[in-house]
Amino acid sequence: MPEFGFSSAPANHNSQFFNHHSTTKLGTIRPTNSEHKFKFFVDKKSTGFLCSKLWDFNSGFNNFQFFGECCAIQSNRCRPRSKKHKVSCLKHAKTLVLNDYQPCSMCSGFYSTIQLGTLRPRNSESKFLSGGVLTIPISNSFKHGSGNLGLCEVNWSNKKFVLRSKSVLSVDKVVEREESGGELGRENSHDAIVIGSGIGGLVAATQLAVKGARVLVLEKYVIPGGSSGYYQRDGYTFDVGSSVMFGFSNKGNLNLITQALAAVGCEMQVIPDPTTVHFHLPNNLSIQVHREYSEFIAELTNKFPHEKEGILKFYSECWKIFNALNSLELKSLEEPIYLFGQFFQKPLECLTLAYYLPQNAGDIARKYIKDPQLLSFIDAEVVSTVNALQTPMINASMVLCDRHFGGINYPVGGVGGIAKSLAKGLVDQGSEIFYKANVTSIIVEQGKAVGVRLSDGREYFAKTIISNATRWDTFGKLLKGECIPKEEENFQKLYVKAPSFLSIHMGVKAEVLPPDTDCHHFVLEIDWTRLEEPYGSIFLSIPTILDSSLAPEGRHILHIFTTSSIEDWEGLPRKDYEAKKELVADEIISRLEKKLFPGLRSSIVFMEVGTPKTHRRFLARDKGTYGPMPRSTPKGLLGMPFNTTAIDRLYCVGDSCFPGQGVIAVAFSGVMCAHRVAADIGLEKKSPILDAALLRLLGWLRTLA
Ligand SMILES: NC(=O)c1ccc[n+]([C@@H]2O[C@H](COP(=O)([O-])OP(=O)(O)OC[C@H]3O[C@@H](n4cnc5c(N)ncnc54)[C@H](O)[C@@H]3O)[C@@H](O)[C@H]2O)c1
Ligand SMILES: CC(C)=CCC/C(C)=C/C=C/C(C)=C/C=C/C(C)=C/C=C/C=C(C)/C=C/C=C(C)/C=C/C=C(\C)CCC=C(C)C
Repeated sequence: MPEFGFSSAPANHNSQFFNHHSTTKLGTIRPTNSEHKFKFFVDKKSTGFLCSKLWDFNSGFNNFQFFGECCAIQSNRCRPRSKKHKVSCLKHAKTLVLNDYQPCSMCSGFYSTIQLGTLRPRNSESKFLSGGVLTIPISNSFKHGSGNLGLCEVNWSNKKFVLRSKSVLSVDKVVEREESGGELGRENSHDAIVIGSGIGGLVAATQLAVKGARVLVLEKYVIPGGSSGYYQRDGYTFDVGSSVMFGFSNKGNLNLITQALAAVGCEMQVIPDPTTVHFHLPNNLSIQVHREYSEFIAELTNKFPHEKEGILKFYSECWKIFNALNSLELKSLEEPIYLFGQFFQKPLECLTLAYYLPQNAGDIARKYIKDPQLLSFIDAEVVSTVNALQTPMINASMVLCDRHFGGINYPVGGVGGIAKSLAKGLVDQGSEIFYKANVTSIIVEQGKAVGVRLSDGREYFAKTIISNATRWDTFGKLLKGECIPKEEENFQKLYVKAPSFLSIHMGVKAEVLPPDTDCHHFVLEIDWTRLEEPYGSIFLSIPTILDSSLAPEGRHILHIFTTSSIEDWEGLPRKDYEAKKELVADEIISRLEKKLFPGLRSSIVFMEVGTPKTHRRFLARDKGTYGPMPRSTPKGLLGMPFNTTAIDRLYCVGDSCFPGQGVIAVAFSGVMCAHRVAADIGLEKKSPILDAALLRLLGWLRTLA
């Protein structure tokens, strides 16, 4: 047995690595200036092992450059330090295998290949996106062992070499290294595999883990979060998507984000937003949704005095639903012991919810309100991709009341911290998350989902499989060779993919924002008919109003998005695609300049435009869709599927499940999913007879939608 030893060195101490032939020094782990950064030096003088001189995990396992001659891999925010460091990037190469790697004489014989996995060059020769699997064939003498490398933990065996961050906040990734695409045997299988680490997937995973399940989350990208992830550029921390956080207070039962974090021992500092959204609407109508309900109602009735009574009645009805929801313990509506228990304990509240389940907000608003402009405002207010007539009343009530009950709160450090904390919490519970793990198929045997296969050939098996990919991706792409079940056909009849969106992330000079600018804005300045049209409504968040640490000093972040369809962007030659991005962004900037911030254009110091193609690629969502939207007028939430599917042991979670789009909504779907799965694998009470009856009843109810 070779002799191994890593001193479990804290940051700034040396870590040593020994084998029986000689001593190989793995060098010093030096965290650089933030928790996210550290350097890992490997001493070239050693007799073997890695001949990489430097790994710099600056922005995750994101950006690699390879320096052939000096045997070093360096990620330095994609910027070569000098010309000699620059390597030409294999454009569009799917896998970058550094076969031309020149091992130094000390290293030869130990390995000849370093594979950086799926590397895709970004937009310049010196940039790569994402490292993926780093395969380092290991000398035969290295059989088994483990150790600590400062912020890293290393485990190796014959087949596997795993470098894993000890803290998700330090390094946002787990890198699997295998000699030959090894397979985790079925005897090692998990209780659940979760495909995708969006908030839906992470909440399902963490809730299961705290119930005692062993969970493996497989994420295609290099960090967790999906639409609720983040990225960093030039000193800015940008939220990928979500910036308006519902369910993040310390009050009541509906603060599902707070509860999900607390379940795994995490708490995030939040900053209360005094104005949820500032609406800038046609006819110069400007409405601020104040955190205080009474202030909001005063503002609205001031603008629409003739509708005072209707306003009070409509919002009171929303509160009735919100209060009923808030009184329940939220778990799986597909689990009869819980559901009947709630009916028994809170009959009035449950009947209230059952009554509103098939209703839409627009119809109820029209019972009380006649002014078309006010009705259009309510359409905009429900912040979904459709108008209030197509928005379930239960969902609208959540959005319209939680903003006053718990308020909208922004997490210090950015929205990405939520997913990072959940992922850390998951690992702390003894479960696992692998990044750059692209699931390409769900393995079904005798009608049961039993495992998944990754694009690199690895296979993992578990008692249950939970897909956080959209239902279109799950049933259209991941279940190969399976007929689409009738239930899914029905779902696709009732719901279509909402368009995707165009996003602009900007850094601007702080002076351009007038004092007292609000954090979130909705802009539809000219024509109400453009509300649901592509590029019609503009959503704008300025998170640096609340948390200035997200941008360099004297700068603000503007995160702008508007709906856009992928069809608009497909088939364009690169040059035209880039030109179109510029054109569309330019038009949006002009609108914002005119309406809100004169001089905006000249104050821009950083700008990146994402299109539906960007969202398809990074979020792995079919057509980059924002989520499901009803094909016509739905019967409230009646047609929305829950978490079980027609395939035994396969569950779905996320926004194509009940109750739909929205971060808090997918968090609820995660809670429900974890409860149903836990019952099915024996971690919660279950009654097979009642299960069968309830699932049949729910299936029948969906046919009425
Ligand atoms: N409030 C806002 O401003 C805002 C903005 C954007 C999105 N959102 C919300 O976020 C919600 C989405 O959350 P979600 O949890 O449903 O999903 P998600 O899309 O955020 O996350 C899904 C995750 O699964 C991963 N994935 C997909 N296919 C995979 C595969 N085959 N293998 C491995 N990983 C795979 C993706 O990379 C992604 O990380 C949307 O409903 C939307 O409403 C909100
Ligand atoms: C089952 C049967 C038969 C019966 C029974 C009865 C009962 C008991 C029932 C119950 C129910 C329940 C519990 C339900 C629940 C629900 C929930 C929780 C829901 C939630 C929802 C939420 C939502 C929807 C949310 C959403 C959100 C959103 C969408 C957001 C968005 C945002 C945005 C767009 C942003 C904006 C921005 C700017 C402006 C800048």
